[in-house]
Amino acid sequence: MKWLLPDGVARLLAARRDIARLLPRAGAALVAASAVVNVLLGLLPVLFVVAGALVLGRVPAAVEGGTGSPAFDALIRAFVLAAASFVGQQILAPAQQALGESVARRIDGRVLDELMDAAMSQPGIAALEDARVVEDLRAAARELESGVQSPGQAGAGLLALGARQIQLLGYVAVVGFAFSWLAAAGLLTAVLLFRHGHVGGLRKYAGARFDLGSQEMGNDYLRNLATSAEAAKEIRVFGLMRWLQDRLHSSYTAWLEPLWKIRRAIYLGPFLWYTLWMVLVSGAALAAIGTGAADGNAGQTLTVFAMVLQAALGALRLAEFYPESDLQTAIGMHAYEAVRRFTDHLDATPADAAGEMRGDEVPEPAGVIHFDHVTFRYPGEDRAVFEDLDLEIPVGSCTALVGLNGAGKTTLVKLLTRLYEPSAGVIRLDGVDIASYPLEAWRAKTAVIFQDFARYEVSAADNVAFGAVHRADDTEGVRRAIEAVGLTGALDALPRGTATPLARHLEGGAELSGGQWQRLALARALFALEHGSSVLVMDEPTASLDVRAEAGFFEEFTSLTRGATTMLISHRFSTVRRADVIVVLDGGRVIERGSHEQLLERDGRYAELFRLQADRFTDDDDGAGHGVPAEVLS
Ligand SMILES: Nc1ncnc2c1ncn2[C@@H]1O[C@H](COP(=O)(O)OP(=O)(O)OP(=O)(O)O)[C@@H](O)[C@H]1O
Repeated sequence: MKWLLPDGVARLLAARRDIARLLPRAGAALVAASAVVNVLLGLLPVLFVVAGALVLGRVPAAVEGGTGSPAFDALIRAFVLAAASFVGQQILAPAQQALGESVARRIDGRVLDELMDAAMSQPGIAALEDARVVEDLRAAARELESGVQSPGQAGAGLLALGARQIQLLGYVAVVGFAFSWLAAAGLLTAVLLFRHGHVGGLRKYAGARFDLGSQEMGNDYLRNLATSAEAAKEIRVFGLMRWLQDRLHSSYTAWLEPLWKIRRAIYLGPFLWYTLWMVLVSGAALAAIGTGAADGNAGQTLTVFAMVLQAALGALRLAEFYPESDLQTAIGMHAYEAVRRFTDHLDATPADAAGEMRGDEVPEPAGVIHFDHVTFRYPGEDRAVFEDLDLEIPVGSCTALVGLNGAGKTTLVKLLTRLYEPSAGVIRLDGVDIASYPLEAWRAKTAVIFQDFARYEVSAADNVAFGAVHRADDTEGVRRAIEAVGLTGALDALPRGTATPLARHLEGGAELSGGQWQRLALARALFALEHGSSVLVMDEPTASLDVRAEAGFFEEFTSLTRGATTMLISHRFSTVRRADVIVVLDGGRVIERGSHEQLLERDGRYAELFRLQADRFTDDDDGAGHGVPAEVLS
C-alpha cells in the first residue's frame, strides 16, 4: 500500500499515526469525550450553513403565509435548527479547549514518566554520558514540562484537526449534493493543496530547525556561560565579556542565517504557486455557483444559492492556518522523537552480563578483588582504556591507585561499581564474577566518593544519609559520620543545623565551601560503611581539603575505615604514600606495584613522580630538599 502513496503523503500519514498512538496514554474516556466534542464541532458549522440557507429560502413563503401558516412553522423549525447549531458551537468551543488541555497534560505526564523510568532503570551510565543524547533528552524534558510544543499538544492538536477536517468534508458534501460534485472536488483540491503548501512548509521548517540542534546547543551553552554564576568570576577577571558577546553574536547569526534561507525557500515560492491555484479554482467554482443561481427558479435557488455559497466560502476559509492544531502536530512530536532516540539508545546499550546468578546477598569479601584480564573501551570509542588489565586488590587493606591524567583510574572505579561492564575479562570477588551477583546487592557493598561527587540540594543530614538511604532514620549514625569528618561545628552554625537545605535558592538554605562539600561526601561514604558497605573507593578525596585536614586525613580514615577494603585514588603523594599497596597505572596496565618504600627503592615511575612532586617543595625552599614537609619525604 505504501508504494501507492507519494512520499510526502506517506510520511504525513506515518507522523499522524505516531501521534494517534500516543492518545491511549490520556485514557479512553477522556479521548472519547474529546473526540465526540470535536466531531460535533466539525458538524455544527455545516449544519448552521444548511439551516441558515433554509431560513433564508423560507422567508418569502412565510411572509406570504403569515404567522401560524405551515410555511411560517417551517421557517421557525429551520431557525431553531440554525440557532441550536450556533449555540452548540459556542458551548462546545471552550469544552474542546479544556478537554484538549487535559489530553495534552495527561499524555505529557505519561511520556515524562516513561522518560524518567527509562533513565532511572538503566543500571549503567553509558547513555547518560553520551553528550548528544543527554542534550536531546534535556530538550525533550523541557518541552514535556512546559507543554508548549509537546507530544501531548500534538495529540490534542490531532483531535482538533479532526474537527476541521470533518467541517471541510461537510462543506464539500453540501456543495456536491446541492450544486455540483465537480465544483466540490475542485474546492476540496484547492483547499488541500493550499494546506499542503502551508503546513508542509511548517513541518519542513521545524525539521530544519531541529537538524540545526547542535548549533542551537552551542547557543544555549554560550547563553548559559554569560548568565551562570559558575563562569561569572572567570569571565570578569579574564575580561572575556567582549569575546563572549562576539561569540554569542556570531553563533546566533550562524544559526539564524540558514534558517532564514530555508524559510524563504520553503514558504515564498510554494505560497505564490498554491495561492495562484487557489484563486483560479475557487474563482471558477464561485463563478459557476453564481451562474447557476442566475439560471434557476427563484425560491429554490435562493436556498441553494445561499447554502452553496456559504459552504464554498466556509470550505475556502479552511485553507488557512489552524491555530489549535497545525503547530502542535508539526512540531510537538520532535520532543517525543528525542525521547524515542534516547530509549533506542538504551536498547542498543549492551545489557548486563547475564551469567548464572548467585542468590541475593554478596558474601563479605575475604581475600581479593581481581581485575582478571580486563579490557575496556567506552561505547563508540576505538581506543581501549584497559587492555588485558590484571590487577589484584587485597581485601581489608588500603590500595592506592596512581597514574597520570587519563590513565584510567576513574574508569576502574566505574567498572568496579558496574556503571560499565568490561568489554572482555572478568572482575572477581574471591574468585566469583561480580556480575553474577544482583546489581543492587553488589552496589550496596560499595561506597564511593567520586571525583565529581554529587552535591544534593537537600538537607546536610540527608546528604549524609543518602550513603545508606534505607537507614536514613539513623540520625545518630548521621551525626557520628558528620563528627568523624570534622563538620559538626560548621553544620551546627547553619540556621537549621544539619536540617538546613544546602542550596541558597531554597528557603532558609545555605551554601557550603568546596572543602566542606568534600567532607560531607566523605561522611556519606562513612555512613554507607556503617550500614553494610565494605568496599570503599575514594577518588581524589583530599583535593579540596585544607593542608591541616589533608595531613590528618589518612590517620583519621585508617582508624574509621579499619577492616574495610579501601581504594584510594590521588595525585597527592602525601596521601598515597601511607597506603598498604600502591599500584601505578600507565597505558591501561599495571606497571608497578608495592609499598611506598618498595617503589622508591625500585626507582621506577612511582619514584620519578614522587620526586617530581617533592621537588616542588624543595625548589621553593633552599634547594637542598630541606623544605620538604616531613610527612612527604620521611
Ligand atoms: N564517558 C567517556 N567516554 C569516552 N571516553 C572517556 C569517558 N570517560 C573517560 N574517558 C576517557 O578514558 C580515559 C581514562 O579516563 P579516566 O577519567 O578514567 O582517567 P583518570 O586516570 O581518572 O584521569 P584523571 O587523573 O585526570 O582523573 C581518558 O582518555 C578519557 O578521555
